[in-house]
Amino acid sequence: MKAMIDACHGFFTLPDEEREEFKSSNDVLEMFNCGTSYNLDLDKFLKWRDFFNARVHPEFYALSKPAGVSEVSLKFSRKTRQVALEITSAIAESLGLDPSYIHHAMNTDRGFEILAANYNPPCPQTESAIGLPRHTDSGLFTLLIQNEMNGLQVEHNGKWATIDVPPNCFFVNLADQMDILTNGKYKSLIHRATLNNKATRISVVFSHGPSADTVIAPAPELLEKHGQAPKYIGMNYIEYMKIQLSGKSYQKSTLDHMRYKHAG
Ligand SMILES: O=C(O)CCC(=O)C(=O)O
Ligand SMILES: [Fe+2]
Repeated sequence: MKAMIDACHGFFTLPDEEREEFKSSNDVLEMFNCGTSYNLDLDKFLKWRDFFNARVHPEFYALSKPAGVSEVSLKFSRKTRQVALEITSAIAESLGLDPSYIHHAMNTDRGFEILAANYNPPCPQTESAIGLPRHTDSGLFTLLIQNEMNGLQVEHNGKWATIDVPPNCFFVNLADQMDILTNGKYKSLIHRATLNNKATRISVVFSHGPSADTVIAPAPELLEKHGQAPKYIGMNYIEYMKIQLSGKSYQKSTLDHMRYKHAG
């Protein structure tokens, strides 16, 4: 984990013109991208953040600078994927389903996985800027690690709670597709990243998702078992990510677009 954070630090401290090489369009299927904003076209207030992201599964892409970043990203992504697959089985079991249920339903053998990193230098005006505004993640869940600086906050009972993520630990953040699949039982977490004025914060996130072509809808087995009506319409994962990136759901959850009107 430390090697991954160090590699990210190396990337973010490269000269601007070297990082520019990895800049690409804001398209879901780009192999990688980097920049200084959350939604390049839609940002309305001061964001104090550099980022990069790379698709690491089913095909593996990585930044090629600085030296070693690609190897570290590959090792980190492989190992983190194993953890994600085990968590996926455990969630299925916790719902009374076969441990392989979610793997099959979400085609995780071809799961769409992204490795991303956020870099927030110390900020002189922490009240008027943000690392990342309020959002939910789009996959099944996200695994997050960080350097020694806290900054992640989750919305709980209408208030922001700061999350302490100790070194060498993953914070597991449930995301939209798990909410849809479980018909709201495993709720997608609303979160944001705040800034500090003392030291640089680096977070690395691994988004574990269904395959790009999977249509995700509430699991029929769960609806039947609990006698529930589906709360969400079904949608193909790539379409979902496009809505998320398009900014239609800016500062809101893309999930709201998927909710049946009758559903609570
Ligand atoms: O930096 C953080 O703690 C949050 C990052 C995050 O939410 C994201 O990249 O989606
Ligand atoms: Fe997030």
